[in-house]
Amino acid sequence: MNINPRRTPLIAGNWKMNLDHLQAIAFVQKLAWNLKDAGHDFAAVEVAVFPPFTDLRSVQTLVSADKLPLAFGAQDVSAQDSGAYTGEISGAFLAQLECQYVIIGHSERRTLHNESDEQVAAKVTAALKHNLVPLICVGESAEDLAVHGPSAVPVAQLRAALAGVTNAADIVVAYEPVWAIGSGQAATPEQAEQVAAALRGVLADTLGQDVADKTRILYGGSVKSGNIAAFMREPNVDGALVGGASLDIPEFSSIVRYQKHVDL
Ligand SMILES: O=C(CO)COP(=O)(O)O
Repeated sequence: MNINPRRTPLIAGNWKMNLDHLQAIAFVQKLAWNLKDAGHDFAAVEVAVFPPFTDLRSVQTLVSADKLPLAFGAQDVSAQDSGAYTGEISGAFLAQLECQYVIIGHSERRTLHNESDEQVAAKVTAALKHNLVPLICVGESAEDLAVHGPSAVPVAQLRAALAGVTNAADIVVAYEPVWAIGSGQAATPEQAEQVAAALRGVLADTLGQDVADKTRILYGGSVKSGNIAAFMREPNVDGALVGGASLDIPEFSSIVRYQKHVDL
């Protein structure tokens, strides 16, 4: 079992465009109860949810009022702080809603909204400016995989995303091969480990060995309760960024409690 005292495992649920603010309240309450009833140690494995923007205030109010041991964050952030940017969401506003994390550079932003490496880098800088932990997503397409192998594109994407970062207080990286997202065809743990190790090398080159050693690198792309334990056995994989399965409370709870699947 991969237990690195400097890197608390993180299981994150990216809800994407699902659950309105009322559904979010019920979901978060049930998820917290489910995990508490199962005796989950939230200090041993951190749990974070990433609702749509419209749900964040409701999630914040519930988490705060009930002192739920769940982290939460947004699925994107503007590179700007304020002004004439219709539809954008400022990192300052997310910080006011007590968001701890923000997903940046998800492949659905890169492909569906033509988000460039430069835009991703600017968003990372904005997140850090507002004391949000950027969860930087990188991953190759099926074409990239065929031509360049698994690591080349994620490594280049992470290097570009960190262009404006000097001494990151805390970042998280998520390796999400585009071809594995929503396909039911996850990467192998060996591939995830290969790429995660290469990404940790980029962190060491760019931000120093200390940051590299403490930065959590997640795998995402068709993570399920049946495959999470194998990913978590890999030394450079520190958690998962879960999409579809994060919307099913028993399934997501089982993913969070992956250690029960593993012979410690
Ligand atoms: O995009 C993802 C998480 O950000 C992964 O989605 P799936 O878990 O549905 O493949």
